[in-house]
Formats: sequence, structure tokens, C-alpha cells
Amino acid sequence: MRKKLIVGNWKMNGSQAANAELLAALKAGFNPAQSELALCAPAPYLLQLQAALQGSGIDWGAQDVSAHEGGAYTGEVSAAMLRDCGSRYVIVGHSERRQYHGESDDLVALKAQRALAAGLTPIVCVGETLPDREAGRTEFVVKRQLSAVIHAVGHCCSEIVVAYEPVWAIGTGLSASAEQAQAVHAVLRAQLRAATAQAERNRILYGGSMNAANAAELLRQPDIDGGLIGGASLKAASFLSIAAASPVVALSN
Ligand SMILES: O=C[C@H](O)COP(=O)(O)O
Repeated sequence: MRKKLIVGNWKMNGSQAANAELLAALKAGFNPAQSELALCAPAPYLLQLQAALQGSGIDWGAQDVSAHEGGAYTGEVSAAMLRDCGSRYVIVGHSERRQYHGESDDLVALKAQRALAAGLTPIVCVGETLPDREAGRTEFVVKRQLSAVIHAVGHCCSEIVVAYEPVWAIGTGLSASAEQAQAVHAVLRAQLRAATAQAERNRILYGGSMNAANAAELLRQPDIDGGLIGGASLKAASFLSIAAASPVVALSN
């Protein structure tokens, strides 16, 4: 049996005071029998998460990592530093990084490699824009994005988490339907199976306007192993409702 993995991506939100309140509510409400939980916070707050969450069963991590190992790279945060703050996860290739910071497939792949080398689990985001979808290019785009990472990480491929996040669904209130999401997840699952004999270890999360109302249906899909939640992770009640909606399932592959 495997529990769904529900990851909150706080994006550029939070303050020490607001975080403390949210973390206390999450710790009080988290039921480890329902799901696995993790929070990806802005880097300045990782030590606060470490202090608050150690021993709680809730994991934490960052939203980006440098492609460099260390040294004279002003403003960058290395994978080793994230580990040093107790992080388990790091998001790489979020569409907001690809869109606003020009991150290429190759750069994302290098970041995933750096994360794995430092003992972090990269959450590799892939997803098509609305014009991609309308042009029938969804499968081509997500496979190209994942392929770069698979190629770079080689035999460590089964250690990554993949997050399918259709760009048009992020922060819009317009989630992909369960059928649309499942169809893309099945494509990604097949790609992982072709790359590694241990693809059953890979989790594929859905992200894009997942909330308390639509989570149960999305998380019931056979290839949706959890969620990457933006807006709804900023309130304890909505984030915990998503965790509570997560079915515990038999391994599908
Ligand atoms: O990383 C999270 C995603 O970008 C989803 O954000 P959202 O739940 O606010 O749509």
C-alpha cells in the first residue's frame, strides 16, 4: 500500500509569524495514516521549518536549487545548503522558473542532478502551456521536459518525483479534469517505465488549482500519486482537507 504525497508549494509567500501559525495548525491536524505531507518554503524559512517540523512526520524542502555545487555564485543556494537545513525535497523546473527566469530543460536537468547528488529528492515539474495544449503538443512537451532529466540522472531516475502541472491550470482556479490529468500521468508513467525497471518507486504528482473540492477525484486516478499544491497550501484547513481526501492505495505498478 502506498500513501499519496501532498506537497505544499508556498511560492513567495509567508513571514515568520504567519509561518509559525500555519505550521502549528498543520502539525496539530496532520494524520500520517492518511497521506505523506511536505512543505516547500522560501529558502530563508527552511531553518524555521526544520525547528518546527523535526519529528512531526511532515517533511520540508525548497522551491529551487543552484545548478552549481558551490563557490562564487552570488545569490545562489546550493543543494548541500538545502540538505544542511534538513530539506528532503526541492522543486526543480517549476513553470514559474521556466517562464520568468528562462530555465531550459537542460538547466532543470542539471539542477535535478545536483539535488540527487546532495541527497535531496527533486520534484521535477513538467507541463504544457495553453497554446501547447490547443496545438495538440501536450504529450510532446511533457515528454521532452522529462526526457532531459531522465537522460541527466541516469540510473537515479527512480528516485525523482515528477509533478505534472499544466501551466494554464496554475493559480487560475481552472484545474485539469481528472481525465485530462490521468491521461498525461499515464504518458509520464510509461516514459518512466521505459527508462527504469524501478519506476514503481516514482511518484507522479498533479499540480494546478488542486483544492479541497476537486482533490478526491484527482487523487482517485490510478497514476496520480499525490498533489503539488500552491494557493490551497497557504491555509491549514484547505491543505489538510486535501490530505484527508487522499486515498491510500495498492501499488499500481
Ligand atoms: O506548485 C504549485 C502549482 O504551481 C500549483 O499552484 P496552484 O495550486 O496555486 O494552482
